[in-house]
Amino acid sequence: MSSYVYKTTRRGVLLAKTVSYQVRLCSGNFRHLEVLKDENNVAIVTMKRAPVNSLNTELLTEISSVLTDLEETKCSGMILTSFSDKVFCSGLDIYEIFKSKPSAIGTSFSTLLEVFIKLYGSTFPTVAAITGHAPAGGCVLGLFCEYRIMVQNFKIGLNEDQLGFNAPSPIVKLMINTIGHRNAELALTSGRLFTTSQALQVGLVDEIAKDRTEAFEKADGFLRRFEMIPPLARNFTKQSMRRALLQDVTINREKYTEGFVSMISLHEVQQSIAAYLDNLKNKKRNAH
Ligand SMILES: CC/C=C\C/C=C\C/C=C\CC/C=C/CC(=O)SCCNC(=O)CCNC(=O)[C@H](O)C(C)(C)COP(=O)(O)OP(=O)(O)OC[C@H]1O[C@@H](n2cnc3c(N)ncnc32)[C@H](O)[C@@H]1OP(=O)(O)O
Repeated sequence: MSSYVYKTTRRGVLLAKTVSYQVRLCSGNFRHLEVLKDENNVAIVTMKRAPVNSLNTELLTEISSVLTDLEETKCSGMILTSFSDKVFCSGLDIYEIFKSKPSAIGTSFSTLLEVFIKLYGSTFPTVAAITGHAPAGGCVLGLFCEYRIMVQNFKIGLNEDQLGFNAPSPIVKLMINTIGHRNAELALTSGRLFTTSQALQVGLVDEIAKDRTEAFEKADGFLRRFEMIPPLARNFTKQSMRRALLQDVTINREKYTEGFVSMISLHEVQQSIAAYLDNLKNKKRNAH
């Protein structure tokens, strides 16, 4: 069933090794992910698409396939993280949605929705160890998890409006569910990126960590909370709280995909993305 190998070890050791990166613990068929499992069947899924973990269809497909495997192997918890100490995930791969054929944009977005359905609706507890910046789709990926621990002094938020397009309605609902209507409206309309401490204040993240090691310790602490809770009861409660959004996205996946593709393909939006990319390049040039 699994096409890749999990390294089994004590969780403490596993976390320590993962944090220090002295040892490569897992081999497998993934290009952009590393998946480790400990003896308690907790998985650490590390995105490693350098330089900034931008979400192209390939990375999204790999995440989706890991999630299927974790369900099938009755995983007892998952920590989602990044190889980088600077960027958790930079959002959708802008180059993949810029000037691409509508079918390619549609595939990418539809795969993101597939990841949402599997991650947001997973039977096992999920926590994001956000070790760096998490703009746009990076924030979205964190929001799909149940709990977010973020390393200090980075930025997180839904800045889609800055790129010239709006966040689709399920994302708006997810943001409202997380930080409340007022905060969500103010944040989304301005495409606001929050610092780690601002994010904690509004509830966009649940805990702050001083570094990667502490983020992992806290993530582990979150998962340990459920050791004494019957998984079936926990899962029923989780599903009942998430059902409305899950059903909406499952039923309307095609409609949301078509809407996203039409919006991204608009000439004005492509112009905004081009300007945004120029800005990004200028920022980099000026920094050197
Ligand atoms: C309930 C929900 C249900 C259903 C809905 C489901 C889905 C939701 C649908 C939609 C919502 C999600 C949509 C999201 C849209 C997006 O995500 S668009 C992407 C937006 N991303 C950004 O705005 C981030 C842009 N990047 C940055 O700000 C910085 O790069 C970053 C802070 C991440 C890192 O800064 P730094 O370390 O200084 O690195 P550089 O800026 O120098 O970048 C390094 C190279 O990486 C390239 N790059 C950066 N970001 C991206 C990206 N997103 N895609 C592709 N490439 C990227 C950058 O160009 C540099 O490349 P170079 O070295 O110049 O070749």
